[in-house]
Amino acid sequence: MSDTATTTQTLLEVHDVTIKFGGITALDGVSFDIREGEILGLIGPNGAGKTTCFNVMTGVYQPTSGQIRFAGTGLAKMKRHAITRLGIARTFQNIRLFKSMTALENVLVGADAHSRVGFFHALLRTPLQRREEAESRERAMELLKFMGLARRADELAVNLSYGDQRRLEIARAMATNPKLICLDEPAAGFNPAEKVVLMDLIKKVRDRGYTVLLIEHDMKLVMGVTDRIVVLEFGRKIAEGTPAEIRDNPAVIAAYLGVEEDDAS
Ligand SMILES: Nc1ncnc2c1ncn2[C@@H]1O[C@H](COP(=O)(O)OP(=O)(O)OP(=O)(O)O)[C@@H](O)[C@H]1O
Repeated sequence: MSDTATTTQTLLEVHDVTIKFGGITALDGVSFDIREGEILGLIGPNGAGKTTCFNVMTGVYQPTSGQIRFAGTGLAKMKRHAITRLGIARTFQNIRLFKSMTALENVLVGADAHSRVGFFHALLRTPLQRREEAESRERAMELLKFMGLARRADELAVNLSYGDQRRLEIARAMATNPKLICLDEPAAGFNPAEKVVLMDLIKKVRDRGYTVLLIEHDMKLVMGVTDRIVVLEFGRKIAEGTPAEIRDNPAVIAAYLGVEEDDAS
């Protein structure tokens, strides 16, 4: 746990957010902050509202009521692309890559999401644009290297292993140059050894200056990698605190850890 997490500024503020889908209240008056430079875990049983939380933060859904502020800016009615440009990136529970593009091209598309103008000017292929393109490629290659994918740069995404595809998604999210990266179960389907490696990588992502919001089901991993944890159950926040506080919280144990006590130790 880093001391800085308690002293740094709020990057994202979720304030009293409720979202209803017909008769279902997926989020019910949820409030929490994400502080700059921390890794915040978002946990809870299946259907608790974790992915919905990502979706309202990234403009996929508008909250029925409540507000979300990012770096001082309200996100109400803001489109997905605008939110990406503001500095929030995400990965998805189900991998969403451009399968027929190479790993490098997938990362370049991520970078493009941040610079639309650059894309159109690139069509003109002026010397300046060629230089910018070279710089983009260099940065994309650096991100692939960071994620351990440099040797896969020219392979089609569809031909990458499952684990490499998951890592490529994170590289693509980083390419949008975000302040906040939201990872939706990035270790889903990984074996225990792969999970440990990925969690180390997520710490390194934070050490590069990104703030990280992490949905992860494996309690042991969440406890090991996060600074703080927010727990949802049936759309409500039932607890918030350090991993140690969450581990000992009776409501959390009843809702979630009780069934996975072995995993939680
Ligand atoms: N677009 C939608 N339309 C209707 N109901 C939805 C929609 N999106 C989410 N829900 C409902 O909202 C609730 C919260 O779902 P959500 O996917 O956010 O949970 P979760 O905590 O991410 O679950 P899991 O761990 O299984 O991924 C569930 O009851 C779900 O069925």
